[in-house]
Amino acid sequence: MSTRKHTALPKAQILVEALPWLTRHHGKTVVVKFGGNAMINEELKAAFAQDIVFLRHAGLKPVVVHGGGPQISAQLDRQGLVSEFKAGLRVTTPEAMDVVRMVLAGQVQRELVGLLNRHGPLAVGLTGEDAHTITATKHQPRIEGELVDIGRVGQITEIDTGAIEALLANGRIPVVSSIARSADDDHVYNVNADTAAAALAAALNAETLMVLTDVEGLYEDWPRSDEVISRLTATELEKLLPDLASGMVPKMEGCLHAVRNGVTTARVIDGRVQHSILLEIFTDEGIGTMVVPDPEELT
Ligand SMILES: Nc1ncnc2c1ncn2[C@@H]1O[C@H](COP(=O)(O)OP(=O)(O)O)[C@@H](O)[C@H]1O
Ligand SMILES: CC(=O)N[C@@H](CCC(=O)OP(=O)(O)O)C(=O)O
Repeated sequence: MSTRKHTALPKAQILVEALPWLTRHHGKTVVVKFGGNAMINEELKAAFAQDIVFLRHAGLKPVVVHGGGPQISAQLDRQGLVSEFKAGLRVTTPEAMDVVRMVLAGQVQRELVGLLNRHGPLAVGLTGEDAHTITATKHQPRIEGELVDIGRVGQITEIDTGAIEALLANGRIPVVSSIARSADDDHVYNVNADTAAAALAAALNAETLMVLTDVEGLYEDWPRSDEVISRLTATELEKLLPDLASGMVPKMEGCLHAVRNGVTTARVIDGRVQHSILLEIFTDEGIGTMVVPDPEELT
């Protein structure tokens, strides 16, 4: 009996330590972006689902936005279609758009919904097309000053949070694929999942945007060093943006957009670490990079 008591004590301590965080985050919306590169094995995906369900049962309102870049590339390859990125975005022909939609909405989203729903009837999948959640126009980035055509890639113009808010009010966990519709409903657009997550976090007035990826956070002098920047303000981040490389650009631009539009913290964390979401939300030991608004934006 005494041994049993003794071994159970640390568990109780862990729960009690989480109490201030449980109080702080109760009722708050957290948008979590799960990237294709962090979905590397079954254990990690299952642990991700456990963390999200835990947040929901702890009284938070998690919204999942997922990527699937590597999965899309693999499918394009299988179908003999070329996979090319310009300005960090996939050049998306109409044929490639069919593949993007099939992989994101038909495979990756279904898998995440399935994993979450092992814990109860919680997750509901949707894409930005549903209930006009994400509307976009054609995005034409500039490369060396020239506008380039990268096909069906969307730039978000409007977010309608109605469907997501109704699901949250109903106790569900929305799982959103980063596909948008055009305002005239004539076609669909491929949107980078980091960008979609950040836009949703801002529109939902989320407390936190959490971006899971396959590195520890934002490295200070990548690829020369792997020193993680643990905390930076919006202005500090803005100064770093021009020097950032490919994959980090939409993540950090997204974090900046989020904290400049009402989100209290935007974090980039290592999705390869099991239960990284719980570590980040319920403990002192923030494990990745945290972006906060400038001090004057808080007043
Ligand atoms: N400053 C930086 N710090 C960390 N990673 C960086 C940085 N600049 C570029 N990267 C690259 O960005 C990648 C993450 O982006 P990406 O491959 O798009 O991931 P995801 O699929 O999770 O969205 C990292 O694996 C790394 O190679
Ligand atoms: C326009 C654009 O590049 N869209 C991305 C959408 C998926 C995504 O962003 O997935 P990750 O988060 O896993 O990178 C793509 O086609 O790969």
